[in-house]
Amino acid sequence: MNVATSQEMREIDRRTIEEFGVPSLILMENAATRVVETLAQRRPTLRGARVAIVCGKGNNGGDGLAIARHLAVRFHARVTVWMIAPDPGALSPDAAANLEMAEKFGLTIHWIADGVSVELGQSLASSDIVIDALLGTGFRGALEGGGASAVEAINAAGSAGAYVVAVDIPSGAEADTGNVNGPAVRAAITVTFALPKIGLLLFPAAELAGEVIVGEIGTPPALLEGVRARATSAADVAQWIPARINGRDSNKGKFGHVTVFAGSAGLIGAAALSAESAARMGSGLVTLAVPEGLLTAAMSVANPVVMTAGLPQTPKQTFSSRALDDALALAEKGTAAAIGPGLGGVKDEDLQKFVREFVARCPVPLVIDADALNVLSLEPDRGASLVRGRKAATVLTPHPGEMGRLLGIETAQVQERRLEHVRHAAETYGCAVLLKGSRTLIATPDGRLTINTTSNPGMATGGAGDVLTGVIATLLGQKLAAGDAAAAGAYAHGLAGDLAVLSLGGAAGLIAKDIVDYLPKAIGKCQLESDGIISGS
Ligand SMILES: NC(=O)C1=CN([C@@H]2O[C@H](COP(=O)(O)OP(=O)(O)OC[C@H]3O[C@@H](n4cnc5c(N)ncnc54)[C@H](O)[C@@H]3O)[C@@H](O)[C@H]2O)[C@H](O)CC1
Ligand SMILES: [K+]
Repeated sequence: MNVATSQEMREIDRRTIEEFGVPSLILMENAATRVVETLAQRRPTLRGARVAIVCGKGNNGGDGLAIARHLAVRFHARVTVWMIAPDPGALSPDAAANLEMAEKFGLTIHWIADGVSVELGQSLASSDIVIDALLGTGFRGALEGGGASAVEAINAAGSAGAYVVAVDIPSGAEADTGNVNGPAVRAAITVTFALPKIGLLLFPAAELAGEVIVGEIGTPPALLEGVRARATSAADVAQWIPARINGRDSNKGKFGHVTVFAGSAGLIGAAALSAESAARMGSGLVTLAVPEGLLTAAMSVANPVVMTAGLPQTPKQTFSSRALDDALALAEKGTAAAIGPGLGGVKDEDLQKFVREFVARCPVPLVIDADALNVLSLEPDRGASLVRGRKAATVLTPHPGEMGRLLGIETAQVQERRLEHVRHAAETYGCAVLLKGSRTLIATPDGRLTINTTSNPGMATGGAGDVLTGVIATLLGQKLAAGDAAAAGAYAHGLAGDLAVLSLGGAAGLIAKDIVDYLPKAIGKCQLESDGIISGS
């Protein structure tokens, strides 16, 4: 599913209006109709209901005024409009046009420029339905003054039982970041137009939006295809994977062969988890390479389907640069590799040398994770040029701390502008970059962005990242493009975690191995959803 930034949406609207001749007032009318239809579906008692509509001075407020008119005309709703604006002169042209219509239809309209209004609070609290048409995609920053008190009144009414509907996006939330920097509306449902705005998929806005409905408003479909961001769907995953693993002439060789370079003393479990997850994700063959002194340990903890190899090690039992030739030869036998989980000892110069050389020369598609990322970020410029120089596809899978080190910034800075930083990293390192989080983001150097909507807080558990590494390596080894492998991998991994939590009946006790075990179910569910046999969650 495509998702839009506010700027892309403005541009799509402009082209709809100028190139396709659809007047902007028609778009607004369609937007209002979609909200009213949704309300009619969700609230069987809409006829005669008490509805308060809070409108701002921009086009979001214009939508609200059009909604007010339709509710009054078609459903005889008892509508009160609250304009949070100084006077009609402050309104956008389309909002002004709708104000004029609303006035001529005899609707009740109150004006509050700023400050707290007792009447507003009372009106909202005694309404069955409250419509938030205060601010839409034009909003940035934090709400203050009259807008902030209006939002507080809407939320108080919502807490008291009113059904709160947000128009396009909950007011106070930023459409491009999902950030909430001050008071923001908590809605039961959000009706957004043409395409979901990126912010609706990102936290905390995603949580405030409630159920998100996308209303078609007459935008030419071709214009909706031109946006840069998307959210992965089950159908995407099903489409990307089965062509490679469900062919009639299936054989082991077709499923790919992943080689995982991982593990150090005390961290052999990370290696075993990555390898097993590659097997569960459908890799035909999996080889786990560990420092040679840990080979026996690896063989005892790894799943028996996993082949193992021991490579020359440093005195601290991490890979030595002497392991390089063997490692490259092993990698070359497979269709994709992964390096990083549990490597340990990032300060060890011999390990650093191994990682740098391996990354530069590994001839097959490669996932770089965890300590391998930390080695690269010891000298970020050198790390970036090593990755950029690679001949085969690459996916980096940093968590926010690792991303900060890769870019030479603080973790908090990463989290404040996740979209921006993941895109920047993809450009800098010239490869697909997956930034982990409650909404994992994937960027590719061509500027495309994917938002992952599966996963749950139970997955914030040791080893979950190692599992993801094995999953993505499998998809790379089945010849998916780097961005698709990362997107499909994040989706399947998150869904496996969701299914595991459902099955366990709670999130707290989820362990990484559960994610591994639910991978087959997750992929199966994607296929069933894609075939229309079951509906999406
Ligand atoms: N295709 C579509 O999606 C359509 C959407 N429509 C609706 O139009 C709005 C966007 O309208 P716009 O006039 O651009 O912006 P807003 O209504 O969100 O108003 C912005 C308003 O707020 C001011 N502002 C910005 N930041 C702040 C702040 N921190 N504090 C206070 N005020 C702020 C800004 O200066 C503007 O005056 C979209 O969401 C849809 O609802 C169309 O109706 C149809 C097509
Ligand atoms: K709104």
